[in-house]
Amino acid sequence: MYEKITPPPTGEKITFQNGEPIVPDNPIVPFIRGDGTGIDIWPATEKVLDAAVARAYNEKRKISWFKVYAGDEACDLYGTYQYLPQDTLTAIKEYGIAIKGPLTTPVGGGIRSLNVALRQIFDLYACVRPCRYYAGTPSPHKSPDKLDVIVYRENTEDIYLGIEWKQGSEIGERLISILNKDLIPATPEHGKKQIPLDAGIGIKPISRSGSQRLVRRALKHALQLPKEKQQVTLVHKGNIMKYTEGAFRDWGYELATQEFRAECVTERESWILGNKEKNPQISLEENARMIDPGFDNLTPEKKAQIVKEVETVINSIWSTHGDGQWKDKVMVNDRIADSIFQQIQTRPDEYSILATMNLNGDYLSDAAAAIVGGLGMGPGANIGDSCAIFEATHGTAPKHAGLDKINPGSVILSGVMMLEYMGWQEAADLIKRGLGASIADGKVTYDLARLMEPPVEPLKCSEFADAIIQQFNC
Ligand SMILES: NC(=O)C1=CN([C@@H]2O[C@H](COP(=O)(O)OP(=O)(O)OC[C@H]3O[C@@H](n4cnc5c(N)ncnc54)[C@H](OP(=O)(O)O)[C@@H]3O)[C@@H](O)[C@H]2O)C=CC1
Ligand SMILES: O=C(O)CCC(=O)C(=O)O
Ligand SMILES: [Mg+2]
Repeated sequence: MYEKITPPPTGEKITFQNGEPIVPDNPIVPFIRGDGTGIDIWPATEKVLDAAVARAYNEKRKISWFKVYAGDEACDLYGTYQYLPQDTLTAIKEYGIAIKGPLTTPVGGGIRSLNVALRQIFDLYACVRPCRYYAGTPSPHKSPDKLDVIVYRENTEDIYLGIEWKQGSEIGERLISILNKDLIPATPEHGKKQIPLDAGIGIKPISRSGSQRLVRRALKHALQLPKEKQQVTLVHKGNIMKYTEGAFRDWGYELATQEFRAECVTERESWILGNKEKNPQISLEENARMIDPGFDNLTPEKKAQIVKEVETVINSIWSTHGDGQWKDKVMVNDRIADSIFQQIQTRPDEYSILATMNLNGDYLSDAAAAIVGGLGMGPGANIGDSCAIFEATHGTAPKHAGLDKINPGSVILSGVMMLEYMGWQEAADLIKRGLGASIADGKVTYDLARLMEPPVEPLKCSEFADAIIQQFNC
């Protein structure tokens, strides 16, 4: 079955039922070490996860690690350009849950991202990246403790589908010519626009099905959170990209108000209901004027449309959501992408789950991780309906590779997410407590040490792992 790898002699497979993993006490879990600093981070992570599981379950549970290959290590074993061997794909498919270190992607030319390929091959459509603050972590931000968000990033489409043509390529030039001569002139809203003949071209597909399955997962997650965090914000640049990013917003609201009608309220609905609660006699038109500040300057058709919206909301959900009942529902709102970057800094405590398309989520998860202490503290999970791969938000950080220096925190915390996904909460909690206590003691790697006041002597990557494990006994 495998060409060059052998599964561990003991252990059982994780299976999936209705999208949920069924985990034996001794599961086999494939891992990819990763390129660059993967060589430092992975051993530290494995040590912490093993120690936590042994301690939490008195040796009754144990992960049997199955080493599989991708990136540079794969080429060393399987040969030139064998960056993602079939063995690795077979193992992840067979065992269902895997964890990985970062993999290199060259800029401009060369191979396309192996990280993105894994997400697409296994249809891991939700990239879940929590950004929360551990007490004592130094941060460039004044009140990092106020940020506690989870980026829910669509993980399979958008420009990451990688359908693009190089400037000057034959097909690229043909496509530009067809667009300029036929398709753009045939679309009145595009007027006389033309694409420069020396442009590269990329395609940005955003589908209704892809958007809605992501938002569905985000809403289900929101329902598990404490009441005050039950909110999903749809992040988009729909003012500019109306039929891709704008459609993502519209499909998100559509899904929320159709599939989660009893459990959710949209921000606009909450304004309409709130206006009527404050003034039970308010007319539909006055209510419409209050939710749309530019109402009086609108065309009669647009005004009628907003009045109709108010009427529909009152008629359809007043009995279930009115009189303040909406305050107990999941709030679904939306924010324009550039604005959310400043909002998570200026009003961090107003946000919870940020549902995004692929590119926005990529940017936003690095930015949010920076607020709570940097990329060394940014874990992540790629989740589908029958497979999950856990990995940090950051990349290979090549300048630090092999120095036993880098912060393993984000891959360790990705391991925590994996344990939680497996239902091994006790082991996950042990690590979170250990990591938090180590940081609070000032026992940290260089990235956090350099920001601490007064400065502290940094631990090595491996020493940080040991410091976390030592806390298990406290
Ligand atoms: N999922 C994946 O596997 C990903 C892979 N990549 C790939 O990684 C490669 C390198 O990307 P690059 O743009 O340099 O981004 P990286 O995220 O790898 O690193 C950028 C900088 O972030 C900081 N950083 C990253 N990881 C850590 C950590 N664990 N602890 C502390 N600080 C950290 C370091 O800053 P400083 O030096 O200031 O301390 C580092 O130099 C590229 O090929 C890229 O495509 C990128 C993202 C995700
Ligand atoms: O695949 C890559 O090289 C980069 C991916 C990335 O930045 C991410 O997933 O956050
Ligand atoms: Mg990224």
